[in-house]
Amino acid sequence: MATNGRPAASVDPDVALAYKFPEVNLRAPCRDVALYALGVGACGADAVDDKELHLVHHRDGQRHIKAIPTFVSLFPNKNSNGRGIINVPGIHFDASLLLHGQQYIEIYKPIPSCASVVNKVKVAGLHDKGKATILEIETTTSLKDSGEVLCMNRSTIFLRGAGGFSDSSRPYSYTTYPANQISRISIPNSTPSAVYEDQTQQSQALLYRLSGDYNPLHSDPMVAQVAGFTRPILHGLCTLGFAARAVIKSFCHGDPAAVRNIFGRFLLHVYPGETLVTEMWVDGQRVQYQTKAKERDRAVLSGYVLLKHIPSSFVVV
Ligand SMILES: CCC/C=C/C(=O)SCCNC(=O)CCNC(=O)[C@H](O)C(C)(C)COP(=O)([O-])OP(=O)([O-])OC[C@H]1O[C@@H](n2cnc3c(N)ncnc32)[C@H](O)[C@@H]1OP(=O)([O-])[O-]
Repeated sequence: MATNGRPAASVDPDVALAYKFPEVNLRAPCRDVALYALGVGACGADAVDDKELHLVHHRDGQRHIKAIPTFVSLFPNKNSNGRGIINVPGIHFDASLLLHGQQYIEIYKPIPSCASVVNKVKVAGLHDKGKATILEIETTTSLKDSGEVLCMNRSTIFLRGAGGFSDSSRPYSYTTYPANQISRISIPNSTPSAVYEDQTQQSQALLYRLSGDYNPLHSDPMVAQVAGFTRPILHGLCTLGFAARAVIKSFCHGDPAAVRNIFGRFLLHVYPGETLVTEMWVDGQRVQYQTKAKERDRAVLSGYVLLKHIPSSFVVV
């Protein structure tokens, strides 16, 4: 049944948690790696940027384009055989109200620029927040030939209007991972170790969607309005890619292989064309960051990137 013209939402946790996702095979050709890099702004300000050209172009002697680590965040797009990451029996919601809440990525092996991979998928979390349901989907991706585990993505989906399925005095909450694995980010009051500013293009979401997320929220003005926005908004994972690039340029001399884990919480939508300012603070091996939409002076994303090592010039002794 529909309410106010919107599809009715319902959540049955037992059905959702019992669901066994099919394994998904996918191929990621080299072209996808370069297209993704352009979609998250690589070389957007300088077509010969020496810290980024290797992300989109085979230089002399370089056999492969190097993948930005957040490239692996595309792998879950193919879950449910292309019917979307959030296609889970027992969870019915108004798709126009869905927002991406968080993304957590662990990278275990160097990311090949061309690969055949296999996704194993499970529900890693389900929470009743009253006004919303939060669904966490974990996708573990292995190389098809060797079976080696390459990476894990945990995607947190915020389903507005789909909460209230449990007793409000004891709201339902389920997770399969340790509570301390994703820590809340408290942004330091101190001066950032580095600040990186980047201009998104008006066409940024139209370019990014070619990497495989065709949700019309990011391209269709009518769909965006129904969802409560004045115009199409940027994919959360596109903003995360901009933040990851800021860290890699500022702390890794442009080497994307230096990244182990990435976490981001999407705090506010971004409109294509806005300027993203990423402030970064070194905390041990972690770089904490906060990205702001400069024109609105609002934080849109915060999180951290765990690096293999921090350049000595940034180590506090
Ligand atoms: C996946 C493929 C589709 C992709 C689509 C996109 O890219 S869309 C574009 C990209 N995405 C966007 O543009 C989304 C940008 N973000 C937003 O618009 C808002 O942050 C919001 C609507 C997600 C939540 O705002 P609000 O005012 O309604 O929330 P509140 O402060 O009242 O908290 C209620 C509860 O929820 C918790 N919680 C809160 N936030 C998050 C979160 N992000 N994440 C997880 N959890 C979150 C919070 O801790 C609290 O729980 P507690 O502590 O009580 O147990």
